[in-house]
Amino acid sequence: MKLLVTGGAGYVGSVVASQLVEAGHETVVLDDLSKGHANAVPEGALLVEGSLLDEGFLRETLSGGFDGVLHFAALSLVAESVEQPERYYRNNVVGTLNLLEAMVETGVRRLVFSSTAAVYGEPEEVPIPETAPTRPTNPYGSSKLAVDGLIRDVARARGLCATSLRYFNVAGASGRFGEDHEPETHLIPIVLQAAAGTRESVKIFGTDYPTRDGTAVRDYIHIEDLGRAHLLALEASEPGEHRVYNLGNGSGFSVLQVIEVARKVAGVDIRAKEAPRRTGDPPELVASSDKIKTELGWKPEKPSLEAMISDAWAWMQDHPGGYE
Ligand SMILES: NC(=O)c1ccc[n+]([C@@H]2O[C@H](COP(=O)([O-])OP(=O)(O)OC[C@H]3O[C@@H](n4cnc5c(N)ncnc54)[C@H](O)[C@@H]3O)[C@@H](O)[C@H]2O)c1
Ligand SMILES: O=c1ccn([C@@H]2O[C@H](COP(=O)(O)OP(=O)(O)O[C@H]3O[C@H](CO)[C@@H](O)[C@H](O)[C@H]3O)[C@@H](O)[C@H]2O)c(=O)[nH]1
Repeated sequence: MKLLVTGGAGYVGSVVASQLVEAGHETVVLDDLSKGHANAVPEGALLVEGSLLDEGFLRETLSGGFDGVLHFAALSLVAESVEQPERYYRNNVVGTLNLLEAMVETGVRRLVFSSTAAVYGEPEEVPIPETAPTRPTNPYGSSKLAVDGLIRDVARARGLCATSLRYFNVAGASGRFGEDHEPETHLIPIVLQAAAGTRESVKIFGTDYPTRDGTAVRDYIHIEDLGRAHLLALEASEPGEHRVYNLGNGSGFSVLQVIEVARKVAGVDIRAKEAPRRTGDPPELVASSDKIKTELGWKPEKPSLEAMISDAWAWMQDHPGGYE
């Protein structure tokens, strides 16, 4: 297939773009490089630089006879979304509306979208099924939930074949592709920066949660396992249909457990300091991924937290300056 990967210069998009190239698909990356890195675009994929907010550019890019779009491009920092909600809705919601309109105009039918566990907010039950109530606790999650609804409605009206994948916490690295965010807010890279000595210590946000050790619990999924789900999702849905799948391992690890495993993997001590809870953080987010397992035959091949942290650590050792 000929596929457009929006946000393919970012962490998840670059890994999926490389998996698509490897599977023999003609792959074009669209990215404005606001957060991503030109040299994270895999060999064999073409980079076109521009924004989802530029409608003319989108139409022109999509008019090249594409079979589908994998849509990763978004702003995704929770705290920033609280400070700048307008910017998040514009980039994530208006950007996706532009993309959908350009797809309809140019006859592109298939779409896979990066949704998030953040649409569920504070869950009533864990593991969280797709049928759980959606009550996001921050503008980032609200913008992603709005996009899920937008895609559902446009798919139905225009006969698109669409899937939203709701990722839980993505972790690890894959070959020459890894996580290089500025600023970095994700727990595992922060813990590993503390192990590498590029950060003095890691703050533990909240030690009084109602969890096994008082720290927050998350479901970490290896980026290669997450990536493979996109290739399955691409061909799953029928015209007019919008499918939604959660993607996680189904087991939760606390912040303290992550730090402990990272100490073991890196073989050094990691300084950790207790800090207040981060606003909007739920105590526990663990996925039920039964639906994608049953319907698409997906299953995680690298479920161990140690494997994820080892891969992230190896990537960091090989790329001390990230992609620069
Ligand atoms: N990393 C996670 O743990 C996680 C979890 C749940 C959901 N997600 C979602 O997955 C997707 C990818 O996440 P990531 O961690 O790779 O993020 P990332 O920031 O590394 O990648 C996003 C890419 O999109 C590009 N981009 C942003 N706005 C754009 C625009 N208007 N036009 C063109 N390009 C634009 C950025 O330059 C960047 O390269 C996002 O949609 C995110 O919300 C990520
Ligand atoms: O320096 C840090 C960073 C994080 N945490 C904690 O570690 C956990 C994981 O945090 P983080 O890695 O930032 O991930 P989440 O906040 O769980 O959010 C991620 O996972 C969500 C889905 O679960 C996605 O929607 C988001 O885009 C993605 O950032 C949370 O309890 C944080 O409070 C710390 O204690 N110290």
